[in-house]
Amino acid sequence: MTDFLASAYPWIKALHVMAVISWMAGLFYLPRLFVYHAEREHIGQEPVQSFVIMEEKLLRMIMNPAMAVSWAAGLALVLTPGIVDWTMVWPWSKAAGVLGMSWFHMWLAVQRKALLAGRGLSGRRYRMMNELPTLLMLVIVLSVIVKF
Ligand code: HEM
Repeated sequence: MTDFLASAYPWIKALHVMAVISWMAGLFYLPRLFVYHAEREHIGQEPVQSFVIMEEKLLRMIMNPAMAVSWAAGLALVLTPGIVDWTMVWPWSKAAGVLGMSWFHMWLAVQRKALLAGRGLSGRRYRMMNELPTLLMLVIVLSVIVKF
């Protein structure tokens, strides 16, 4: 198994980066949709239904599978011999960033349902939360590239 992981390393890493790009695209875009959705809802404009469909498709068809593949390929990289040195700081800061990113994904899923039920937050709150994935991305990418 470890032999297979070692020989497949560049392919698994390529899959990981592709999945992460798709996941991040959704993590950046879905809260923007929530901002516009929440602001339209307050003025009672009609096109809210299109937001509902876009939000559901983005979460179910892109973000959920992309998160699953990011995790599966990421864990395969963790198990690859010689890749992660747990005595260093970077694997821990990366893990913290990734757990934060996964929490944010779950929070977005809960907010999608809240908006659907008319219990969503204000556009301003969604705008503020939109900064979180940017900060987490900074921590994750610096961890995995600089490897402090
Ligand atoms: C979902 C859970 C995740 C796990 C378990 C995980 C784990 C890993 C591991 C072990 C590596 C290999 C490091 C190496 O080859 O030296 C890696 C590479 C990488 N990860 Fe993740 N990762 C996860 C999520 C993410 C996320 C969310 C991002 C981006 C925001 C990300 C960005 C990257 C990048 C850019 C690389 C390639 C770095 C290089 O060139 O070596 N990962 N990941």
